[in-house]
Amino acid sequence: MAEPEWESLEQCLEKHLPPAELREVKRLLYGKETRKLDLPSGALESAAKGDFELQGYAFEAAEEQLRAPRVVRVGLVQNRLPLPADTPVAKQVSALHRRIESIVEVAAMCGVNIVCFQEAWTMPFAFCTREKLPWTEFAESAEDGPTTRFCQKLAKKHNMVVVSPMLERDAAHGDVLWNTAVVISNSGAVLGKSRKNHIPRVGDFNESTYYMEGNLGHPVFHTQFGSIAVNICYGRHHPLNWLLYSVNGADIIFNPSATIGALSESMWPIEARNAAIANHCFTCAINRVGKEYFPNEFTSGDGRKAHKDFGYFYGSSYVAAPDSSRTPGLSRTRDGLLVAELNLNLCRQVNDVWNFKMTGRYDMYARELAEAVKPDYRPHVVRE
Ligand SMILES: NC(=O)NCCC(=O)O
Repeated sequence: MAEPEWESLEQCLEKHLPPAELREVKRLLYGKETRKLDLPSGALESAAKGDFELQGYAFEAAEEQLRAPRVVRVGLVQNRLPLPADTPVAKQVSALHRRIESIVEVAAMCGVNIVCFQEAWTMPFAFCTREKLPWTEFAESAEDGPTTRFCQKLAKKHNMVVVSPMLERDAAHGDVLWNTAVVISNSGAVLGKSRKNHIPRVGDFNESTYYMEGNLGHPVFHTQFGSIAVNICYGRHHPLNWLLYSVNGADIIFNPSATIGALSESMWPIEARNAAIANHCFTCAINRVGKEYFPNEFTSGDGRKAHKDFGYFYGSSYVAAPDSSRTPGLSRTRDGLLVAELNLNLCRQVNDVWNFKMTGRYDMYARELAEAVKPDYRPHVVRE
């Protein structure tokens, strides 16, 4: 059932499992239990009034003698389109700005230090259509477009780092498009940008019609609240992509996404969680919600009939920690804000126990991969 009838895995487990078994199932599916955050009543009221889900959890770390706890609150925002996809472009962007502004107000009440929105948050996920206008009109300058200026105001007002994944129009390089995340410091300054390194060619995700693979490598942004990186959507299927953000020192890797139930839902709970474990860092997986309908039919090249919708975006945003614990997901059906309190000291603590950075054979992998990508490479296979 890849559609919205089913609210969430968590709700289903709570409903059907006796408490003792539920505890064991959760131990395996979610790791060590995260503490529920006591969020301000004003924030809960505002979320209820604004018709979005608000949940909060904390990951604990052991006390250290020499380092103070490095506690940071992240906010993950998932949302549906407030207006139909065929509404004029400027109206849609403005409605999304207003929606996000109200959710970020609540994030501020909850003490969020770093907020991240979903992939291409200012627009419908129209790449399935392969049409250019009007969808390319949603593209903006990453440095000083209206959405970046809007996020700069939010960042300054709330003393919050803002990660804003959007469709970038790069005027300095021939007006080309990129799938980009802009990182804005809590001072309001644009710290920089990260581009989507892996572009899907699967199902209706026809994004390669619009933009190429990112050319900025794996930047890590040093913020007042920790070192962060952005691995955009389809990059989560690539373990080496996660690894390189971690090699550059990311404590937290955000994964703003747009993906649908029929395609990826069974992979969703595993991939970001595994990346947190493998790289001794926190990961934040964010997905959009709902169904988006487009004016013209499109085909998927799979023999199915032409259709006007992409499928169901199943939300389920969550945060995973290096010790294999994770928060429950937000629902599959509603807009939501997930607040997670992270003690970043946990990253090094788990590193010291499991030693993946020490035992990883990066030099050997680098040598063998350098050979494997050569045109005359012969796979190392031993035969009788
Ligand atoms: N937005 C995007 O890259 N989606 C591709 C499908 C997936 O990665 O689940």
